[in-house]
Amino acid sequence: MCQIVENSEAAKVTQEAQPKGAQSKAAQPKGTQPKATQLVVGAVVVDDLRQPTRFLAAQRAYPAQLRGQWEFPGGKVEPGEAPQAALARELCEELDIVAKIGMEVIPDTPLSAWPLKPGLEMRVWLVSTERPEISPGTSHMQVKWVTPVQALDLNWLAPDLPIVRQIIKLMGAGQGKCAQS
Ligand SMILES: Nc1nc2c([nH]c(=O)n2[C@H]2C[C@H](O)[C@@H](COP(=O)(O)OP(=O)(O)OP(=O)(O)O)O2)c(=O)[nH]1
Repeated sequence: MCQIVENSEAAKVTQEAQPKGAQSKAAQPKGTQPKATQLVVGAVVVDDLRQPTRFLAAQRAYPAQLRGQWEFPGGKVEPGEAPQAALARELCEELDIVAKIGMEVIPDTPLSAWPLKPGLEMRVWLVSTERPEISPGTSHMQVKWVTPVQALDLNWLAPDLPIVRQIIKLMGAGQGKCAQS
């Protein structure tokens, strides 16, 4: 059973990030306000936070239309939940790992999150874990450590492709378009 570890830097960002990304549960009369964007958080679990050479790709088990495609482990932020807390929770639930959260991987565009589809966007962080042997659990058919070249051979969820390219750029350059947590 994993547990959630928060370092002070992560906690700092968590506090800052909450108003930006988390959904508000404030009751609003139906039809009077635009629908809030649902935030998804994803993890690029890397072999080394400072000098990543490989990262973890996860093959979705469900729903049927997404089954077999590759993604970053993670999931939806719950109402009132801080994004990084949500990420740690999802990694604990899905992969039974304790996450050490590093830099955020952000788009080159002015967008603050990666668009997935209308009403859905994702924030992504580099993450490390003490335990490299990671089992897929029930959310994923399999997980595997990939180099940038190997990552390009996988059938990723379409919205993830720009994120994969950004990570590959980051790995190639030894630094990238990241925001310090
Ligand atoms: N986790 C994850 N979801 C992604 C990625 N790329 C992408 O388009 N998505 C989409 C798929 C889903 O429509 C949505 C995330 O849903 P999810 O099923 O992972 O969320 P969850 O674990 O909280 O599950 P649930 O409570 O809705 O069942 O975002 C990705 O890399 N990781």
